[in-house]
Amino acid sequence: MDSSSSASPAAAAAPAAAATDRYTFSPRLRWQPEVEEYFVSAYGRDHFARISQALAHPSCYSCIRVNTLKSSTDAVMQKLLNLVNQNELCGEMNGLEIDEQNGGEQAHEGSYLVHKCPYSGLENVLFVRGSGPHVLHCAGQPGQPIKEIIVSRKCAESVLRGAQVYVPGVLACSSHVEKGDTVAVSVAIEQPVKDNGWAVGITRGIVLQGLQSDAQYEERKGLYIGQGIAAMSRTGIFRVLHGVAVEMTERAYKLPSFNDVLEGEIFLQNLPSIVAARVLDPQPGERILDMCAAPGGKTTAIAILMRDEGEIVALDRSHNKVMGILKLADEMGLSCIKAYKLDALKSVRTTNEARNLGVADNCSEASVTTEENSVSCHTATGAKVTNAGEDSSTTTVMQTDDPKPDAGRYVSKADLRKNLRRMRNGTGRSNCSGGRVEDSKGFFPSSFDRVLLDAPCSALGLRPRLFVGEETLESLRKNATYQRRMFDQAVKLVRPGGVIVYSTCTINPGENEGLVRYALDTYKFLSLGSQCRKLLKWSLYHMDLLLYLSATMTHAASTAWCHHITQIETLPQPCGTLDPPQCRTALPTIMHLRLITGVLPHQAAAPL
Ligand SMILES: C[S@@+](CC[C@H](N)C(=O)[O-])C[C@H]1O[C@@H](n2cnc3c(N)ncnc32)[C@H](O)[C@@H]1O
Repeated sequence: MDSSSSASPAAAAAPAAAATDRYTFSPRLRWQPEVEEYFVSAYGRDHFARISQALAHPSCYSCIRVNTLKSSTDAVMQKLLNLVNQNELCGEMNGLEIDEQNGGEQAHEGSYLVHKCPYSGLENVLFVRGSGPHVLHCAGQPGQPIKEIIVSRKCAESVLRGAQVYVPGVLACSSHVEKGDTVAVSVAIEQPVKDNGWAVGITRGIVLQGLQSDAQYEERKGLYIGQGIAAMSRTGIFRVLHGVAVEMTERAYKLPSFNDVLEGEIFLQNLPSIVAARVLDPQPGERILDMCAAPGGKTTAIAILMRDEGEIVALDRSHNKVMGILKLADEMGLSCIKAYKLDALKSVRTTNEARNLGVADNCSEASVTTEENSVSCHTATGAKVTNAGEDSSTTTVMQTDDPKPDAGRYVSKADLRKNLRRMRNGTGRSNCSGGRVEDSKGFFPSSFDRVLLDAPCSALGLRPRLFVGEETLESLRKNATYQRRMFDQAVKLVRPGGVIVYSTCTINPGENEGLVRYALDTYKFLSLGSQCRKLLKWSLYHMDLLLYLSATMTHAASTAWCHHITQIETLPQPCGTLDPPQCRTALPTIMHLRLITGVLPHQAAAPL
């Protein structure tokens, strides 16, 4: 495979001659026809075609947020440059193609690869440049078919972002693959099946012959993500539960891997997410609610903006994800974050009990302590989770003060299956299994100065995404309904004069502008607030292709009506329908709705 030729991201859209080759990466997203029509009517056919094309490719930049409480942007930049120069960041950055404008020689010094975000307000952001798509030329031994590995879609999406191929992601492999063999790596994408559904149609472990009779042979054309060296034999790959199966040597996209790099000092985060925290504009000493917080990217960004002074209540409904937030906060040395397990739909407390500080009666504060290379999560019940050493995710040990904690405990088949899955896949960074986190009973109205609602959504703005067929108009509608119910809670929890920021990572107008419409129609005391125009431009620029729309609300009585109002007012009526807006100028991949409240009705005062 020759990686010496590369194309610019823009070139990815062009039907290059190489796209006719089998070993290329030229994916096309397949939408449900009704969903495609809906987006086409929202964005226009050409624009949506470009969006769809871009979604299937990774961004050519990695964006890094520096933990300025632990280090400085300059110091981190220097460390990254050193790592680049020593090839520690990512061996595959070697031979990176640099466009002529910028001069290839700079790449070797790393100065072109790592650069500072040039905009005020985002001084703690660094960009690390990748490259692609690269043309792949795979060749086997003369007279022999190329040895191949097929990976799952999720695995491929990670590989496109710089990861290696791990055992659980491998679906199929050629016969006689031995450790050290060169293998071409392709991805199996769900295909339409008879009953209107989608299926991968590959049984894990099947043998590939390199023939047209192989599983998805035709469909995998144009879905080759690179080539690598098998780190174990075919037998090993399908016998063990975890570990690296293929070390990628050549990739369709070359992006640096930040695995275990400068832990606690940096956080890999998409620019719009960093902007979301900035738009919230948290101040030291304030009380902030992050309603859907895991894995904690925005929570930690907010904490750093507050210089770790004040309180951030971080909620998530998943126990393990809450453990992950605590672990991340500990890693970053942040103590103002209190994380609780709570369904955000029940976050408003309605009883007349003494004012709640967010801690359930039966639990005291959870603490996370780091001892050298180990992280321990303690809870009031005496449960302790210890993750020791590098392989912590698979060697989690749970201890408890109860001498016979599990005596007579029924373990369901579902639990057994879950544990097996965990053993196979590892727990992942945000998954700290075992231990207990605190539940919360919710919070009284007007408890927070600012609320971030980074809502669960259809995530149709996240890249790369190789399959979207599961989304239907019905599922998109359900998301919008769910988000509105959450928003209703957010409105009650923010204090008068406070701020709500709403964000998603989807291109679905029903979940973005539709929510804005709903907010303005339902809560007359809310209004769009001003927001730094520059922030929008920066995000637009760095999303590579996807445009970024941010709506900010301010108090109706304020003079600071912003330019977005007109745009918002062009939304269709009534709100809550999936009808696309007639007048659209931008594609939101993340939408921030910053609302500043007036006097809330539940405070029995007349709305302004
Ligand atoms: C978009 S992610 C949040 C990302 C996070 N804000 C960050 O920047 O790292 C949405 C999160 O909402 C959580 N979630 C979904 N439904 C929820 C609910 N009803 N209550 C609380 N959390 C919920 C999911 O577990 C998921 O972690």
